[in-house]
Amino acid sequence: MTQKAVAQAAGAAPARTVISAEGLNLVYETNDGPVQALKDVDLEIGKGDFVSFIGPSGCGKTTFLRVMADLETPTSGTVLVNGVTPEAARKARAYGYVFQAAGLYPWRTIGGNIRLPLEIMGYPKAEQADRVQRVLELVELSGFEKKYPWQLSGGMQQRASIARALAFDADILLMDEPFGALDEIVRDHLNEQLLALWARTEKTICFVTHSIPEAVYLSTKIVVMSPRPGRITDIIESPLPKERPLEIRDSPEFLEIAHRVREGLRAGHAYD
Ligand SMILES: Nc1ncnc2c1ncn2[C@@H]1O[C@H](COP(=O)(O)OP(=O)(O)OP(=O)(O)O)[C@@H](O)[C@H]1O
Repeated sequence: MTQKAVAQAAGAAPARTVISAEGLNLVYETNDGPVQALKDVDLEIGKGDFVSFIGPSGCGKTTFLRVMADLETPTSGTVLVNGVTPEAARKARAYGYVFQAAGLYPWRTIGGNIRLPLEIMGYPKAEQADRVQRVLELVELSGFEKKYPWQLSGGMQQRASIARALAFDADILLMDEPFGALDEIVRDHLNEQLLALWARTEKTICFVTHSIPEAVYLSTKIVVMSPRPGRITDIIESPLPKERPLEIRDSPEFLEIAHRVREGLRAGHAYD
């Protein structure tokens, strides 16, 4: 019985599928020959899921996110985002994308950075201002609109870049290791804030990370990947409640999931 059929048999309402990948392969042609970045990837992501992708460097996490965002074209297989191709989803502004580095323009204020994509899209001035205020509030940066990126800490800059991705109010947020460069205390705080934002907005989030605790703390679903070729080795549905204080990381349930993720990573690791 498939996972979906089990959920239905148990009487649970099936979540609407927001992203689905079937038989996805992506091969990069390089000077050293072909590199299979994704092999036979099948995945379903439901509305409101928080999905983490975890795996060693080179296992295709970023590539998968880029395929969803229509920044890479798969060699074979299908991907649907909101039921349409990634290209159609991109044109419909179905997602916001947060990169590894905050990537804010230093010559623009925080407000100016968040407003930029709205300006390009031709939103009326008043609506631009409204949206900037709203997303600044969501990431707890109200009052920092007129500051320049260099006047903010690394964590605040990353929050500003999340705000920029939220400005379109897309239902899907694609986040490529957004907190990787931050120290652990700041990261903990941002993890808490991101969970609160997710709970408030009910967005579907795809989140790339190298950190097992981060993946387990944040996710409803953890996708474990392994490299050469990049493939999914385990998909873990988290039994943790939606409400998650940081202390949950000491609970037996949390440690059990972390253990399963670690086992999955170990099984897929070549140690070369
Ligand atoms: N544009 C490209 N051209 C050629 N090869 C690429 C390209 N982008 C990625 N690759 C290769 O594809 C594989 C998957 O890369 P990808 O960046 O998706 O992995 P990742 O899991 O996100 O890694 P990391 O954790 O280091 O960010 C790697 O072997 C990488 O070298």
